[in-house]
Amino acid sequence: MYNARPGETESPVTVPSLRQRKARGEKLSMLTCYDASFAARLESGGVELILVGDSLGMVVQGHRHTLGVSVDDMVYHCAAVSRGARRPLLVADMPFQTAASRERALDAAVRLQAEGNAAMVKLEGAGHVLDAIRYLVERDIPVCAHLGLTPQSVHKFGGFRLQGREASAAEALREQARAVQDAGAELLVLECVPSPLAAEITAELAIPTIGIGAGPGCDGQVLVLHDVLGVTPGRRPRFVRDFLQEGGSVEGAVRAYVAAVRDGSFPDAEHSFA
Ligand SMILES: Nc1nc(=O)c2c([nH]1)NC[C@@H]1CN(c3ccc(C(=O)N[C@@H](CCC(=O)O)C(=O)O)cc3)CN21
Ligand SMILES: CC(C)C(=O)C(=O)O
Ligand SMILES: [Mg+2]
Repeated sequence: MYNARPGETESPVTVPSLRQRKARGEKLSMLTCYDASFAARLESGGVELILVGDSLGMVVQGHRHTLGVSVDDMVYHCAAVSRGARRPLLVADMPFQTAASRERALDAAVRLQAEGNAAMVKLEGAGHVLDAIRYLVERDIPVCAHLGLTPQSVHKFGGFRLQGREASAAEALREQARAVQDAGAELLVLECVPSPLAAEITAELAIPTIGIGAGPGCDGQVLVLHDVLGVTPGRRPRFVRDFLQEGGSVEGAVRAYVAAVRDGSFPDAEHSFA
C-alpha cells in the first residue's frame, strides 16, 4: 500500500474549511516561503499553509526589520511561490502601513491576489486596521489577522519583545482577538505571547489561531523557513527549532516540522514563553 505523506490524503486546506479544521482539533502547519524551488519542497513535505512573509525583508534582503518591504516585493515573491506549489493555502503579508487607509489596503490586497496568486492577505494589528479588515472581507478578500508581537511595530515596542505579559496587556490582546474575528478575519497569527494567554484566546475564538512563540495551545504553528533550516544568521529567537538535523534534507525537515506540529511535540516548553 502506498505510503501517504502528511497532508496528502486529506483534502487541501481552504478558507471555508479553516473553522471546521479547528472544530475537529486538526493542527494546522504553516511555514514561510519566498521562492518557487522551496515552495515545491514545502508542498512535497506536506505543509498545509504557506506564508509569503514580510520577514523576507530580513532573511532575504538582509535588513534589520520588515518596514522597507514594498508591495512590489511581496507580489514578486508571492507569484514565484505560487508557481512552485499549488496545494498549500497561500497567505501573503500586507506591507507596513498598507492598512493605513481602506483604499490603500484594497489596492495592495488586489495586487497580492491578482498578480501574486495569494488566497488570503495578512494584516498586523487591530485598532484602525479593523476598518481595513472589514473593507477587504466585504469585498470577498479573505483576511488573516496578526496580533501580539507585530514586527511592523518594532519601534513602538523598542525591539522584538514578548507581548501580553501584564494583566492589562493580556486583556487588551484578548479584546483585539475578539475584534479581528468580529471584523471578519478567518485566521489569526499570535506571535510571541505567553502560552496560557494564547491558549485562552484560542479557546475563545471560532477561527483558528496560528502561533509563533505562542505555545502549544494554538490551533496551528508557523515558523520562518530559514529558521527551520538553521540558516538564519545571528541569534535565534527562543521559539525556533532547527528541523534540518533530524530531517536530513530540506523536504525531510519540512516533513519533521509538519509531524511535530501534528502530534503536538512542537512547540514544547523550551520553545515557548510561560
Ligand atoms: N528569521 C526570522 N525569524 C522570525 O521568526 C522573524 C523574522 N526573521 N523576522 C520578522 C519577525 C521578527 N521576529 C522576531 C525576532 C526576534 C525575536 C526575539 O528575539 N525574541 C526574544 C524575546 C525577548 C523577550 O523575552 O521579550 C526571544 O528570546 O525569543 C522574536 C521575534 C519574528 N519574525
Ligand atoms: C513570522 C510570520 C508570522 C510573519 O509575519 C513573517 O514571516 O513575516
Ligand atoms: Mg510578517
